Amino acid sequence: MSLEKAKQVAAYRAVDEFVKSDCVFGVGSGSTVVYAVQRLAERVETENLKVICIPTSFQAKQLIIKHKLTLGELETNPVIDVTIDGADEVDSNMTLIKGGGGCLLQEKIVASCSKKLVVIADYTKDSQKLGDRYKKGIPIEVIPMAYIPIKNKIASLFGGELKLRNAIAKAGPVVTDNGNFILDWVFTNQDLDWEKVSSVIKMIPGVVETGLFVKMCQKAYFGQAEGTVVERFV
Ligand SMILES: O=C(CO)[C@H](O)[C@H](O)COP(=O)(O)O
Repeated sequence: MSLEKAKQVAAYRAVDEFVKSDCVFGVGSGSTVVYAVQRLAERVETENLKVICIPTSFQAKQLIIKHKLTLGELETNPVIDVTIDGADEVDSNMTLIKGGGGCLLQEKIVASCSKKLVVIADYTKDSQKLGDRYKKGIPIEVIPMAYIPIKNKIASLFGGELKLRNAIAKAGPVVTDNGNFILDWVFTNQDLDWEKVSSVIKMIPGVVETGLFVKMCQKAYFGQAEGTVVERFV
């Protein structure tokens, strides 16, 4: 079974277990979420569910529009019942690395407004300690003018290496949906207190958000190679 199938089974299971009629639903970003929105659209059609969808990125908004789902926003729906989102890595404490797709800021805002954050992922994202599986580092969204001082400060505080994320089909850096840059922090110490680290990094002027999601996620679904789904919860 392919990795895509593993993403799909996790996404379908999460949507089937968490989405109910008359709910406000946070739509995460990334390739696994595509399957969640597909499943949601099927259920809205067949079961006539009433669901308002709050996007976490430009991509999520486009998915909502494409599937003719009801688009909402935090101004009118500041409380979300459940958000289903992908992750780059989930450790044994349910601490997440997010932002591999560059959408961490809006993802964290929407997650923080959600009664529940549910992660959907394939088996390659399931790890004991952050850094065991995901080697690209922790994404940190920063104001462009400050990227060099921020890079130097994080390296001197916690070690490791920070790389400005470069675009693929554009010369120069990735620019986020919010007009910022992303530094990917390849850390060397896997035993850091991630809650503390995230707060310290956020205090550096120019840092907008970190891709560390600590004590935010209640449940994770990992699609397996053979088509089953492993669940983890707190
Ligand atoms: O955090 C994210 C985007 O900012 C994604 O949820 C994360 O990168 C996982 O994506 P995928 O489902 O494509 O593996």
